[in-house]
Amino acid sequence: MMNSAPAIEARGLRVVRGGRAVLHDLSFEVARGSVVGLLGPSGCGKSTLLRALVGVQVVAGGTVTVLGAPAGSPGLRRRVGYATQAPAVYTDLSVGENLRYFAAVLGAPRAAADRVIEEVGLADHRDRAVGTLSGGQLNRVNLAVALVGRPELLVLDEPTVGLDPVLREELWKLFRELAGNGTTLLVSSHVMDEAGRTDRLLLMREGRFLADDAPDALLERTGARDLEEAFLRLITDTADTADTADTADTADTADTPGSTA
Ligand SMILES: Nc1ncnc2c1ncn2[C@@H]1O[C@H](COP(=O)(O)OP(=O)(O)OP(=O)(O)O)[C@@H](O)[C@H]1O
Repeated sequence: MMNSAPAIEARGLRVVRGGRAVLHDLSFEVARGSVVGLLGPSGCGKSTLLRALVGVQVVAGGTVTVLGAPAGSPGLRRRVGYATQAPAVYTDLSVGENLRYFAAVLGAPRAAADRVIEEVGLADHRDRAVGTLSGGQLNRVNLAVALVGRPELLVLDEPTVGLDPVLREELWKLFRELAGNGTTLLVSSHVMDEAGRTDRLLLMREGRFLADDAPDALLERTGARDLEEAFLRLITDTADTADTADTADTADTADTPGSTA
C-alpha cells in the first residue's frame, strides 16, 4: 500500500546543545503509514530529536533522511508538517484567518483550511481571535496548521498537552485515520497512557533509546503489566547494565568534548 522506503531514517545522530551532548548516536527508522510514539521524561531530548528531523537543529554528527531526502531539504517543506510545543500562530487573527493564511503559504486550497478546522474540532470557534482561546484550543489550532498542507509526514511535539481525555481520544482517532490514509506520524508525549495507541514506541532517556519496539512486544519482553511499568523496568535494567560496565569502560564520558558543531 505504501512506499517501502522508510519515512525517516536516522544513523548515528548526535546533537550537542549548550556544550553538552543531548542526543547520543541515535539510529532508527520510521516506516511509512505508521504512528510512532516518542516517549520519555521531560528534558530527555524529545524536542531536540524532532527538531533534527525537521531540519531546524544543528547536528554534531550522523545522518537523517526524511522521505528520501536529507532532513531540512527545501523540497520537504510541504511534505512534512511540524507542530512545536509553543504554538506558532497569529494571536490577533481568527482561527479561520490563521488557517487560510497558512494554507495560502503552502499553496494548499482554501477548502483545506475548513477541512482541518473540522478535523481538530474547532468549527464552533472558527471566527474567534486565537488570542482568546484556551490553551487546549490553541494547541489544536497549532495542530491544524501542521495538517493544512496534507503532509506525508507529521511531526508532532506533545500535541495533546492540556487537552481533556475526550479531546485526546478524538485526536488519537484522527491520527489513526491519517495513518490509515498513508500519513506517517511521529508523536512525542510524556503521558504513558498514550503509548499504547501507537504502532511503535521509541522510549527515550537522557538522549538514548531504552527501547524501539511495538507496545505489545515491550510488555511481553519486560513482563510488565502496563507500559509505565515496562518503562521503569527498562530504566532499572539499563542502570544495572551501566553499573556493571562502569568499572570496565570509562571511554563513555570521553566521547562528548570537542564536538561543538
Ligand atoms: N537552547 C538550548 N540550549 C542548551 N540546551 C538546551 C536548549 N534547549 C534544550 N536544551 C537541553 O537539551 C536537553 C533536551 O531538551 P529537549 O527540549 O529536547 O527535551 P524534551 O524531552 O523535549 O523535554 P520536554 O518534554 O520538557 O519538552 C535538556 O537537557 C535541555 O536542558
